[in-house]
Formats: sequence, structure tokens, C-alpha cells
Amino acid sequence: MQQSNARSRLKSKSDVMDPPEVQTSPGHHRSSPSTVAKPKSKRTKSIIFVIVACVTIALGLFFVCYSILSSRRNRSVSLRYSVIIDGGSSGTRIHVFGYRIESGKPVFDFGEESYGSLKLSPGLSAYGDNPEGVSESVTELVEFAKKRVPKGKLKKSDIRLMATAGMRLLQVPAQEQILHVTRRVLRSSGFDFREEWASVISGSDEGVYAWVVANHALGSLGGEPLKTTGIVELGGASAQVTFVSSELVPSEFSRSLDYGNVSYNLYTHSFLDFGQDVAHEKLSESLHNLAANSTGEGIVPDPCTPKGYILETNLQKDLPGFLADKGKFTATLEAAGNFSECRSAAFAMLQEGKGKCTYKHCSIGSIFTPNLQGSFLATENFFHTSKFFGLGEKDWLSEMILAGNRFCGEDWSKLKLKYPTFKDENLLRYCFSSAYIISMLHDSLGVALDDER
Ligand SMILES: Nc1nc2c(ncn2[C@@H]2O[C@H](COP(=O)(O)OP(=O)(O)OP(=O)(O)O)[C@@H](O)[C@H]2O)c(=O)[nH]1
Ligand SMILES: [Ca+2]
Repeated sequence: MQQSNARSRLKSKSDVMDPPEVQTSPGHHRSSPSTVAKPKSKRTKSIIFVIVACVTIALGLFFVCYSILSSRRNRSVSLRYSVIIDGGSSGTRIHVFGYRIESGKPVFDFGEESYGSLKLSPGLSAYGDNPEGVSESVTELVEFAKKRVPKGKLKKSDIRLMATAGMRLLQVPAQEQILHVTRRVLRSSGFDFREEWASVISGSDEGVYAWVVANHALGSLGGEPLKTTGIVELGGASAQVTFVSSELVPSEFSRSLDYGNVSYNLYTHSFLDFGQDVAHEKLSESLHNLAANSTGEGIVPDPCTPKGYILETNLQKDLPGFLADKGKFTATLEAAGNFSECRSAAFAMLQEGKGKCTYKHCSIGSIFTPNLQGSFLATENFFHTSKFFGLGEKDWLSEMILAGNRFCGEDWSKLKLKYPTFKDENLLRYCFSSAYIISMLHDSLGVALDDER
């Protein structure tokens, strides 16, 4: 009752005086007419409060934006750049690294603004017959890098090209011609470049670099040697094994590396021709020769190609670029996908030359490898094939066997329906790859199928 009287009282005095409708719940007593004054001062107070709040928020936002922008500007001001071109057999990749020096060490972050990479196929080794052709590919990579490095920093940013197994497989004159063209492009790129910074690196350098990168990324570089992580890397034309071994390592496989005040005695070896693509081509060639020399109807089963795939007219097209042009296939193979037979054929290939082993034990061919100790990362093709089959870390090897059995035993037409987006040449690799991975890691290097490492 009181409320309504007060309201009607106010009403009678003057509409002007009407305060904004303040909804009060029943039992709330509206206070005396001074409320007329009060709502106004109250209103003023709330307006002032809102203004102060807005100004505070605006200042706060300005401060946050300023500090983000200035830290980003500082970061870009303090960023240095290095450019590396990885000349692999299956493709050439350029990596642009932005990094800062903190307490004397490079600190990389792989965020959008400070790391970028681009891969072009085919690799440098595909230009063996046409070295001049490589300039277009290298120029495109350099242009990509120049877009990522501030103009004023080009001269202070080094650019290096390191070619690996694909180039090692070429004759030296062809290698030199390709490097000559590559150096010419890099010399005029505007980056900091020296002639010797474009080269074909040795297999042991390739293995050591992979080991350093992995342990830098894992934070174990600089720590105890036996707590570092080994690397098994399955490239297109070569495979590398590098790790700290407590076994005595013959000098031809031994590399010592000092980092900070720790020195690491590494075993490292690059198995040339045992990269996945070259090994697959070698197996196909040996099956073809078997067929060509057989007295029967000359058809030999190929256990590493799923049944139903027509090899005769396709084999030439499906080899990796730098191999297909060799024109040495008159296919008389019959696709007869069978994982265990493919695995035994791959194993036989990995054991070729074992008779010439002069060490206490040889794992692949006549090459010494100590027993693998400590934990390992399996990279490149190990990763690509594992990802294709969707394998997790748990029971990785035994899961790979199951996946390989399924894939090799599947009919080609069904695989094409299951993987409609895959090109034949890419889909064809997974039967051999799964079998090759098992025959390399388990059958040859002795990694147990249930090895948790
Ligand atoms: N399945 C699959 N394989 C890939 C993919 N990308 C690259 N590869 C294969 O992975 C292997 C390559 O690893 P890379 O490091 O590119 O090998 P590479 O450096 O060209 O060869 P190397 O000169 O021996 O080091 C080659 O056999 C490629 O065919 C991919 O996306 N999927
Ligand atoms: Ca590689």
C-alpha cells in the first residue's frame, strides 16, 4: 500500500519528477521523497561508475594490445633466420627457421610467423640428365623463403643445401653439374651463401644430424649419453641408424660429438640403397629377372603387390620418378599380395652379402650394428606407413604385422574403393612398406615385437 501511495504522490506532484521505474519486490519500502533526489544522485553515481569502468576497461585493453604488439614487434626485431634445403631422393624441401639467441643458444619456435617449409618433387637426383632443369625448382624454393624473411635480414640469413641418398646414387659428374646450377641460384638469392654450403652430405652426417635434431627437440641433448634417444630413419633411397652405444664400435661406424661439456660416442650408419623406394624397386627388379630367366610361362608372383593389380602395363609408371625412366622393366610379374611372403622376400634382400660380414655380428648385409639399446624414434617412412594404417604407439610392431597382412591380402579393386583419393603409385607402396618395416626392425635389427621402447 505504501508503495502505491508514494508512487501516486509522486505522480500528483509532477510527471517530470517521475523517477525511472524501479521494480522493487513486495515488502520493500520505498524511502521518503528524498528518494526523488536520491534516484537522480544515484543515477549520476551509476553513470559515473559506468564511465569509470569503461575508461578502465579501455585502458586495460589498450595496454594488453600494446604489450602484445610490442612483444611481437620485439620478437620479430630480435628474430634471426636460417634457411636449410633438404635435397632428398623423393623431393627437395626448404625450411625457413626464425630463432632468437637466448643465453648464447638458438631458441626456435615453430609458430606460424617463425617457421615455414615447402616441398617440391621430384628430388634433385631426377635432373641427372638435365642439370639445368634444377634451377627452376631451386628458384621456386628460394622465392618461398624470401617471402618469409624480412628484406633487411636477407644478407645476414644463411642458406644451405644438403643433398642425401638420391644424389649419392648418381655418378659424381652428374652430382657436380646439379650442384653447380644449384650454387648459381643460391649465390644470387640475396641470402648469405658460400659455395661449400651446397653439398652432398655423407650418410653418417645425415644420421648424426637426425640424432641431434631429435635429442634437441626431446630436450635430452646435453644430458647423459645413455639417456638420449636413438634414431632409425627410413628415407626413400637410404636408411640411417644412429644411437649412443656402450658397445665398442669400429671406427668406420663411430662418430663422437661434443655438445656443451658432454661428449657422445655415437654408432651411425647410412644403408645406401636400403631406403624404401629403392628397396622396393630392387625387389621388383629381382622378381622380374627371376621371371625372365624361368623356363616356365615366365609369370612370377609378386607378393608385395595386392592381387588384381595389373602389373604388366603399369609397372613402369609406378616407380618413383628418378627410377621409372630407366626403362629396364618388361613386366612379367603377377600381383599375388601376401604379407609373409613379401616379408621373407624383403628379409632376403636385407641379408644379401651377409657372408662377407667381417664383424662379430652384422644386422643388414655385411654391416655391423650393435644391439639397439635405449629408446628410439622411427622416422620418415616408418611414420608415413604407421600414419596410413592409423597405428598408435602401443604394440606398434605387432599391429603393423596385422595391418600389413590385411592390406597385402586385400583385393586391389577393394583397396581402390576403400582409398579413392590415393594415386595408384602411392597406394601400391603400403604392402611392401609394412613388410619391409618388420623385416628391417624386427627380423634384421632385432627389435622385439612387444618392445615397449
Ligand atoms: N606414404 C607416404 N610416404 C611419403 C610421404 N611423403 C614422403 N613419403 C615417402 O617417405 C620417404 C621419404 O622420406 P624423405 O625424407 O622425403 O626421403 P628422402 O629424403 O626423399 O630420401 P632420402 O634421400 O633417402 O633421405 C620416401 O620414400 C617418400 O616416398 C607421404 O605423405 N606418404
Ligand atoms: Ca631424407
